[in-house]
Amino acid sequence: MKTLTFDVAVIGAGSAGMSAYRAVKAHGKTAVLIEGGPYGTTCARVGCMPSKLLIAAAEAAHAASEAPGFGVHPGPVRIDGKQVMQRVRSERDRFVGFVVESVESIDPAERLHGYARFISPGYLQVGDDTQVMAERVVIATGSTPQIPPELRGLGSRVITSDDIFERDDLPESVAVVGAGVIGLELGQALQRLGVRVALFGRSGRVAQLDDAGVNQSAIDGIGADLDLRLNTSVVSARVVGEQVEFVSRDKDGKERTEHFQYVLAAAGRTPNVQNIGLENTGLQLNPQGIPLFDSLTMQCGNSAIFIAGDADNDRPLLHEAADEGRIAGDNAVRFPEVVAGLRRTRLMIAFTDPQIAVVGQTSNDLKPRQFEVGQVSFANQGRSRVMRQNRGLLKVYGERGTHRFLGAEMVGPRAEHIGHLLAWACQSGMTVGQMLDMPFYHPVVEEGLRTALRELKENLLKEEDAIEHCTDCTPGT
Ligand SMILES: Cc1cc2nc3c(=O)[nH]c(=O)nc-3n(C[C@H](O)[C@H](O)[C@H](O)COP(=O)(O)OP(=O)(O)OC[C@H]3O[C@@H](n4cnc5c(N)ncnc54)[C@H](O)[C@@H]3O)c2cc1C
Ligand SMILES: NC(=O)c1ccc[n+]([C@@H]2O[C@H](COP(=O)([O-])OP(=O)(O)OC[C@H]3O[C@@H](n4cnc5c(N)ncnc54)[C@H](O)[C@@H]3O)[C@@H](O)[C@H]2O)c1
Repeated sequence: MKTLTFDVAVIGAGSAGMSAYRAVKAHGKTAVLIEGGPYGTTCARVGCMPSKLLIAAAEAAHAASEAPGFGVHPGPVRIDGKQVMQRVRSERDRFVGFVVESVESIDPAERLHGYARFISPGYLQVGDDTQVMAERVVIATGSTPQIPPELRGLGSRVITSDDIFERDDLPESVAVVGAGVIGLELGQALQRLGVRVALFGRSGRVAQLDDAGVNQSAIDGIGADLDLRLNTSVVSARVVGEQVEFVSRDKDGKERTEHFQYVLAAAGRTPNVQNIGLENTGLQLNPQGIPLFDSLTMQCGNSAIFIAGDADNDRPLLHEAADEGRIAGDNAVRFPEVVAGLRRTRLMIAFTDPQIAVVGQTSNDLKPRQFEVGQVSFANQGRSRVMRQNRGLLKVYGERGTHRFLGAEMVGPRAEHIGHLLAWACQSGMTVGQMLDMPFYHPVVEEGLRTALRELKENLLKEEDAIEHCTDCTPGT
């Protein structure tokens, strides 16, 4: 057994871990980056990038099928599944290659291959033959797709985002279980590429949207060409010959038996904190087994252990993993003098059609008397109609009294861009009035945003008149 000593040990060479490692090195300290699985990160290998490549192919197919609506007739669309998957993999490999290059540029003396687990707070076992002593440790172990118990007997007939991109060809049919972002993005893309898809969500919510109206608009928009079965549970699933016999039950209790080639489990991800010896750290854990941590410093309790990325299950997104990793690495060096790092305005985008964006605080985060709402439907929005993308709803939230812009939920065209605009306004602390003072070109989808902001401003002003004589909720409180 060899024992190696470093200032900081980082467990996991994903986006959070690499960012933590670089932050430690920027302070001139020694660090070790420990990886148990393949290099390349979840985002590049099996997450953000291959999923967006599959979606890009689906968008091309959909554009061709939509063209007749403009009087443009491209002829019958033929989808070559093997070619689609080949491009997904080769472009994916290119992205992964850049990440692997970056890992390989790290001094081999500071890279270890093997799974790490805590023996005690500053002491790790890596694989069978190495121990690492590091007073400060960053946990950046990511997460793993969850397979619901009712699907576990399906063997190779149940697939996840970890293996779908490795396929040579598109499947013939898939039952997607889970109406979160992964289920919606992959389910819609597969459907548009000619796969027979039915998507099962056990609740009536999609993509974790809070607002009932925006949620319904997402269901209507995405459900326009995707077979969405919400409020429907999986009763049983078993392999029969080359197919999965899939039994579901809808909200009225009606059972339905269907056959699919595969079941895609898109039922959430579990943080990789179960097998890393947290019981030997003395850290306090939450009911999911994740150490209690401060989301501004990433410090677990008062210890010299920090956590970042999907492992902490706070905001499991790429840019958040990178930010959290940087803060964790920086504070691991500064320990015990940790400082709050920059946490940006919340921004989530789903690359569905129509797209979904969630910015800042939403109705569930806010107290009822704290905010006003403005909204716009994209059904008759000029530019959206020009593009035949006139679907969706935007709700914007502003603070009573201060008129500060607080957040938004949107489903509709160009949400990936409007979401950024709104997140930047929110993080800058802009008021609704200041946002309306900004330029709006014509004709653009952002004119729809202006309509929603104007309504929000009116409501904020109306509310001010109404509360003139109210002593316990004066403006500014
Ligand atoms: C299909 C899909 C699509 C996505 N799309 C988007 C998107 O469009 N935009 C977006 O922002 N986010 C997206 N995400 C989320 C994003 O990919 C993740 O939030 C991000 O990759 C998390 O990074 P991480 O560093 O925490 O984890 P990872 O990149 O998974 O890194 C963790 C690493 O730790 C290693 N590890 C685990 N345990 C140990 C151990 N004991 N010892 C040593 N090493 C260990 C693992 O092997 C892994 O390499 C998507 C995710 C999926 C699955
Ligand atoms: N565009 C993006 O940014 C993007 C894309 C993909 C993934 N991601 C990240 O990956 C994370 C994981 O995505 P996800 O979609 O797997 O998780 P999720 O938690 O967002 O959604 C999982 C869904 O599955 C449902 N579910 C759970 N168990 C079920 C069961 N037994 N039967 C039926 N439904 C069940 C849940 O109710 C939930 O609606 C997301 O939270 C997101 O942060 C982001």
